[in-house]
Amino acid sequence: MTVNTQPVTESPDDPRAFGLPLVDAHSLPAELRTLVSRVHDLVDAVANTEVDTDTLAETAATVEGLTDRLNVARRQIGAMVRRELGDGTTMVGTITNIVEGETNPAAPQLFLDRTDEGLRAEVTLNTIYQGPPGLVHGGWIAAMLDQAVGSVSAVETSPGLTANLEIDYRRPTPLFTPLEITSWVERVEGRKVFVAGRIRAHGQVTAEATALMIRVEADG
Ligand SMILES: CCCCCCCC(=O)SCCNC(=O)CCNC(=O)[C@H](O)C(C)(C)COP(=O)(O)OP(=O)(O)OC[C@H]1O[C@@H](n2cnc3c(N)ncnc32)[C@H](O)[C@@H]1OP(=O)(O)O
Repeated sequence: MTVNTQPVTESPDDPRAFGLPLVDAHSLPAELRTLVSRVHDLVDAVANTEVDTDTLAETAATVEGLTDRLNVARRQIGAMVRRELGDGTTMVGTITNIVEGETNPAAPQLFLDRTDEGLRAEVTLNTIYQGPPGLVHGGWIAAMLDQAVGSVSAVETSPGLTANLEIDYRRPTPLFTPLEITSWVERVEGRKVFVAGRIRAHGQVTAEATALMIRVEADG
């Protein structure tokens, strides 16, 4: 299934205008959030385990059974979640978004919140996101910055798609270290939103991004 980027109603900021289901983040059951967190830990455990083969085989069978149990009821692709930001405004994203999706155990759960300048998040990454030894994978750095600049464009103007993204990797970005991610809008020209973002570790910039977002709704 692909998602049509053309709105079908006059309310382009509401994903229901695109025929996509929408849930409020606060309505997600605590049990689901707990499951997501447990499976996130499971992925890390699997990636790093050195247990014996009997234990591996037994665990694989158990996990297969759990997967079958969950697959009896699946969400529609493109299902959206609306979350409230610190200043009372809301932000909408796909619920399985690989960077911040509430229901995605593979996501680092990057929770961006509003600042005077734009958006800001703090996240600490484990070895699931490893590229070079002890360091964050460059593609994940790009993914987090893409999310940060895309989200700031959405909350400050309206939702769009990344047309162009440039990353400068200034210093290695370490695992197991609090990372500060910030993003802001530089200027808007009709449907074109020029945005920028930055990752800092220990106060030092490790990566910077500039991007062009194209708003998906008709201007005006
Ligand atoms: C809350 C949400 C957070 C989301 C965070 C994550 C964001 C993402 O990762 S989005 C996924 C990755 N991006 C994509 O898949 C997008 C794929 N590309 C496309 O669909 C299209 O190229 C799209 C929609 C970006 C633009 O297409 P279209 O709407 O036809 O616009 P188009 O007429 O080509 O271009 C509009 C303007 O942008 C310019 N432009 C388009 N692409 C580029 C580019 N790569 N570089 C520079 N300028 C560009 C054009 O020159 C044009 O400028 P002007 O109006 O001055 O003539």
